[in-house]
Amino acid sequence: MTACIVGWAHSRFGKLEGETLEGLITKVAAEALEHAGIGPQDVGEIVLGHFNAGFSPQDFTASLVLQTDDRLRFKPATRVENACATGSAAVRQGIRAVEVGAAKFVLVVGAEQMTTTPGPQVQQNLIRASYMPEEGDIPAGFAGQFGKIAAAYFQRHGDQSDALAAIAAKNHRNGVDNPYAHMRRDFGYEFCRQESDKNPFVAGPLKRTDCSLVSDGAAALVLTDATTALSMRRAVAFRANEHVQDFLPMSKRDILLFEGCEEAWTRALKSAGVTLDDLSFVETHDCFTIAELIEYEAMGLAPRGQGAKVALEGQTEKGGRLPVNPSGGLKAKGHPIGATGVSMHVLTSMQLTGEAGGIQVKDAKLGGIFNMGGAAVANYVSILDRIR
Ligand SMILES: CC(=O)SCCNC(=O)CCNC(=O)[C@H](O)C(C)(C)COP(=O)(O)OP(=O)(O)OC[C@H]1O[C@@H](n2cnc3c(N)ncnc32)[C@H](O)[C@@H]1OP(=O)(O)O
Repeated sequence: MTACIVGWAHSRFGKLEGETLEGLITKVAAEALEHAGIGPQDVGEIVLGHFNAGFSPQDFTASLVLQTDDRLRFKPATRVENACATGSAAVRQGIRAVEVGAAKFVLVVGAEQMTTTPGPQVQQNLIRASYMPEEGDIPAGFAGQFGKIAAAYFQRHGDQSDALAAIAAKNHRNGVDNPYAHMRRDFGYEFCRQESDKNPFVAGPLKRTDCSLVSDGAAALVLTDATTALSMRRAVAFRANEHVQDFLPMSKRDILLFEGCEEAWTRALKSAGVTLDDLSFVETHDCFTIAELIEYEAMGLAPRGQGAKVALEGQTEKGGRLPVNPSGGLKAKGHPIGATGVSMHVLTSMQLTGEAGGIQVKDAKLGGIFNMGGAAVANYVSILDRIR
């Protein structure tokens, strides 16, 4: 049974002063139900993606979704977590509930509140999603981890600073037109390329503009089966949804290959019966610019070691061969961990239904999504197709 997205909601991402985790969750949940044209009583299952790891004193958060409306009381609700791919883990859990016929309508919510946590503690919380015995002491948290990956990539394939700056500049430029984005500033290539007081090195060869943002935010969507979806206002179908989990320690893998990402894309394209060239755009996990560069290679846009060419030739710009991160990506849109994967599915659905406003990719027909937890540990690929 094919699962479909039939409604959604997205909060603004950023430093949301005066907002609470509970407020974010209940707001997007209510808006997604309204967008789908169903009531709380129609929901058969609830899945919440929430990473936490110390960002909120409140754990055990699935029941917070019930506070959206009294009619959600007694509905099955579960929180799922898979590091920075937590949102896609929640989406996949929801798809499963639809596929086995456990629920006609599933409400999937992703949320995180990160900016109330002081800087050094943010890094300590995030690094818990790495292999602690070997990687827990890396300075600068996940930026440190990806800084090591970038340095190793530079050693194997040469200095990639130009390509990383091109990726950062592209995503910041795209983010300007996204009303949900945390940062809507077009920094330009030169600013991203040059070290400066405003753009210092953070870890290894990665500067501040090579890093995703620390954000608050939430997104939600409603899933149902294809038959029901065809009778609703809008329907975006999962042509494919794949999950590939890899070993946690980086030492057990060639970390420059992102093999889990490659495997997830291979499986998804095969199961959808399409090639990369059939996709209109991709939302990919640019937690750091080096990740987007390696993902170009893992998804098959460039041979190994040649991802830079894709960036420098503008192939992934909005009007290019395959637009990547038209939303601005994690780089400009922001990265509230539990919300990110859900947000990617929401924004892709908006693109396919022509509801993406300023970030609309012209004639978008088929959208790809790659959401990643850790350094290519949790790998989720979805291929979405509008059917109504
Ligand atoms: C698999 C995964 O997904 S792992 C990814 C998990 N997420 C992360 O690791 C988050 C990575 N990012 C970060 O940790 C932080 O954004 C950092 C370390 C890069 C920067 O943080 P800080 O140095 O504390 O910056 P601070 O918050 O003080 O802001 C200073 C300025 O830089 C800007 N800024 C902060 N972060 C960024 C960023 N990532 N990109 C661009 N500008 C930024 C701020 O807006 C501010 O600008 P202003 O002076 O004009 O007001």
